[in-house]
Amino acid sequence: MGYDAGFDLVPQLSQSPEDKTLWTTFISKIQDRYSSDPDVEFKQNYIEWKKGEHPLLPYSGHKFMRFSSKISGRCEEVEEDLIEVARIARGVFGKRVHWWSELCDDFGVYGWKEVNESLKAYDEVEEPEEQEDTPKLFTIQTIPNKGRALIATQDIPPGTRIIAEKPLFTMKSTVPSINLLETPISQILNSLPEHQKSQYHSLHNNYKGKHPTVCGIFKTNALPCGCDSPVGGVYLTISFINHSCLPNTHHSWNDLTKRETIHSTRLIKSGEELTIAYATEDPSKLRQKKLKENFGFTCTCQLCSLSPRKIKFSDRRRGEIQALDNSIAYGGKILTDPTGCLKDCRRLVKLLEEEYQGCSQALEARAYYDAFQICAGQGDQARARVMAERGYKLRVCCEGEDSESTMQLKALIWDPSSHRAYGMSSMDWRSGRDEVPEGLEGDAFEKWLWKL
Ligand SMILES: C[S@@+](CC[C@H](N)C(=O)[O-])C[C@H]1O[C@@H](n2cnc3c(N)ncnc32)[C@H](O)[C@@H]1O
Repeated sequence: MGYDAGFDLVPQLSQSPEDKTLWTTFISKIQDRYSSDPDVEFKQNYIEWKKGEHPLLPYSGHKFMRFSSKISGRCEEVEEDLIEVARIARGVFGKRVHWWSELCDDFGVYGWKEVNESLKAYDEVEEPEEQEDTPKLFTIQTIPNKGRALIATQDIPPGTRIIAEKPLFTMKSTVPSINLLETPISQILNSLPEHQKSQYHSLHNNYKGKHPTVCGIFKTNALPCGCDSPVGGVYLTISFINHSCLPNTHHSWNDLTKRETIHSTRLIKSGEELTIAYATEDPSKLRQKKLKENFGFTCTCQLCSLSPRKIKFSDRRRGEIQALDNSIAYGGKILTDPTGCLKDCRRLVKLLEEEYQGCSQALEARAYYDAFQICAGQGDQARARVMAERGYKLRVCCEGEDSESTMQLKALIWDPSSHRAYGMSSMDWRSGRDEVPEGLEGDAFEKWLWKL
C-alpha cells in the first residue's frame, strides 16, 4: 500500500542558457545540502536517493520531469527528502514546482509513461557541448618565441565569452613534492581515450628532466579551479594561451558549470593574440623572477617593454595597490575609520583602472565588493546597492552572468541588507535601498557615493 507523492517541474526546462543556469544553481544547492549525506549518491549522470523508490535528479535539467516516490512503511523516511528537495526547487524555479500527492487526489501533471521515458534518458550520453553553434573566435597558431598561441580570427568586443572549457581532468596538487602526482595523473590518463592521452602529452612541458613528464606538463599547464583552490585543472585548448602582464582576457573557474571560462576584457582586434596573466600583480622584478622560474621565459609584453622610468612608475603604483588591498582587507580600518576605508577603495579602483588600462574588471569588482561591505556594515543600503551594481557589471564582463560571484552581487543589489555584514559595525549611515539621490550626476554623484 502507501501513496505516491513528489513534485513536477512545469513546464519542463529547455536547453537555453538561462534554463541551464537555473538548473546548475539548483543542483549546486542540492550538492551543498546533501553532499555529506550517506543516503544520497552523486553518480556520473544523476543524483540518487537510496531511500523509498530511489528518486533521481539528472545533471541535465531538460531531461527532468518529476521527483517522487511511494511513501509507505519501509519507504516512509523518503518523505522528508521529497519535501526538502521540493523546497529547494521552489527557491530556484518558483511556481514551476508543482507539488502533488495521491493522498489529496492530485496525481501530478505528467503521465507515468512520459515520466518513465524521461527517467530512461538520464543515462543517455549527450553530444559534447564544446561544439557549440557559434563559430570559434580564434585559431591555434605557432608564433615566434612563444610556441603555440591562440589568435583572434575576428574583432572580439569586451565582455565576450570566448571559451568555456571542461577540464581534461582535475587534481588536488597540495603535495610536498609535485613528483608524488605521477601515479594519480598516470592512472587518470590511462582511463582516457588514446587521442586525449596523446593530446595531454603534446602540451608544453617546462620542467623537462626536472620532474616526471606527466608532472611537468601538469605544473606548466594546470590552472586553479577557483581563487586559491588547491585543485588544478588541465585544458586542451586553454593551455595554449600565453601570458601577458597586461592581458586582454580574464580566466576564471565557474563552479556551477564546472568549466574554466575566458572572457575578453577589452576589444581584441582580429589577428591579435589572446593572453591571460600567469603571474600575480607583483612589481616587475618579482613578476619576471616567477615567470622565469615557473614557466621558463622572460616576459617581453607591452608592460615589460616600457622604458625603465615607466616601469618604475608602474612598480610604484602596483606597490600602492597591494598596500591598499591589504589594509582594506586586514587593517581593521573598516571598523575604526569606515569613511577613510571607503576613500581607500575609491583610490584602489582609480589605481587599478590606470595600471591595467581599464582591463582589470575582476580586481575592480573586488574593490567594489569591499566598498559594499563597508557601506552595508554601517547600515547604508543605498550606497551598498550602487557598489553592488558596479561590481556586478564588472563581473558580468569578465565572468558572465552565470558565475557565482556575479549572481551573489545581483542578489545583493536587490537586498543589500541580506549580507552578513549588514549593520555589523553600526547603523550610523543608515539608509534605505531606494534612497540613492536622484538628479546627481558625474562628480556630484561620486562625491555622494564615496562620502567625499
Ligand atoms: C601554458 S603554455 C602556453 C602554450 C605554449 N606556448 C605552447 O606552445 O604550448 C606555457 C608556456 O608557453 C610559453 N609562454 C607563455 N607565455 C609566454 C610569453 N609571454 N613569452 C614567451 N613564452 C611564453 C612558455 O614556454 C611557457 O612555459
